[in-house]
Amino acid sequence: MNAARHSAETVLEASGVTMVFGGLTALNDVSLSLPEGRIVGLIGPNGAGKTTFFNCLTGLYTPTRGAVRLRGKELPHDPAKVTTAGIARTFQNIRLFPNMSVLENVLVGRHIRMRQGPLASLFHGPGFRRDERRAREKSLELLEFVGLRGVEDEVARNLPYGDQRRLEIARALATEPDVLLLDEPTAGMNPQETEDARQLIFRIRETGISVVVIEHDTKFIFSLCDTVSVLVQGEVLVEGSPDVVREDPRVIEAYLGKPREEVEAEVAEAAAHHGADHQGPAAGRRDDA
Ligand SMILES: Nc1ncnc2c1ncn2[C@@H]1O[C@H](COP(=O)(O)OP(=O)(O)OP(=O)(O)O)[C@@H](O)[C@H]1O
Repeated sequence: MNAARHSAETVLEASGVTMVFGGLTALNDVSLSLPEGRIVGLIGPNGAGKTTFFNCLTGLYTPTRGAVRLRGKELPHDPAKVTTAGIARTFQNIRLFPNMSVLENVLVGRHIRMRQGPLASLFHGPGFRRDERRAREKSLELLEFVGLRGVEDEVARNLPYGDQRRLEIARALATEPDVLLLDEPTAGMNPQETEDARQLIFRIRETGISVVVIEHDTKFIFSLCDTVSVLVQGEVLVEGSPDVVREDPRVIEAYLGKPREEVEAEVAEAAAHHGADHQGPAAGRRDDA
């Protein structure tokens, strides 16, 4: 993994990313800047364009307009080359090799950093064996790091759901990224697993890796991220520190589909009714008694 570096430098920069599918503009002029060693959150309602944005960052989609740069260098529209350049990701729907062992899943990620070419592996020369041994050691270290040491020989599909998510992170880390993109890393997790995931992401940042996280769980995002961008209908609505974003009335409106004042009035009204309801049945029961 990378040593921690100066935190002010921008490591990943997306500028003016627009993605049009047929008649649908999924992203419109979206820009995002990820400073080195920071965690940036990307939130927004369903269909806002979050995963499409990740797909543009990782070369899976070629944006209709705009560019993505890693340390100032424009990234190719080729997922394998983007991974080699230093961006790793996990997916909303876990994409492990279910019938391979836990260790083998991590080794797959490690493969892109192995120096020996296919001929060496054919002849299993000393260079190949040395590389294999290092890859195995490194993968076991990563399993230790994510808290999965001891289950390396299990078949991946037999792991509990939360552990499968951690394994996906270990595989992504095996590619030695500068930037890690996590698409809903806590989906389906219980509160303890969610807290463990939060701590794991903090530890990943401590190693110098910069992180972008998509999540629906805003409580998780606000307690994790250095800055948060809110995407609504393919556009960045608000960006800033968690405190600023959390309090922005436009964010509340975007999430609940109504102005903040209306939401507050409804909450007050519901509370008043709740009080009245409490009195009603209780009085009724007294009458019945
Ligand atoms: N390959 C595609 N072809 C056509 N439309 C697409 C494609 N991928 C995404 N879209 C559309 O783009 C819009 C944004 O979808 P996207 O999955 O990026 O949203 P999201 O914010 O990740 O949503 P969710 O939170 O539900 O995962 C949606 O209207 C979706 O239907």
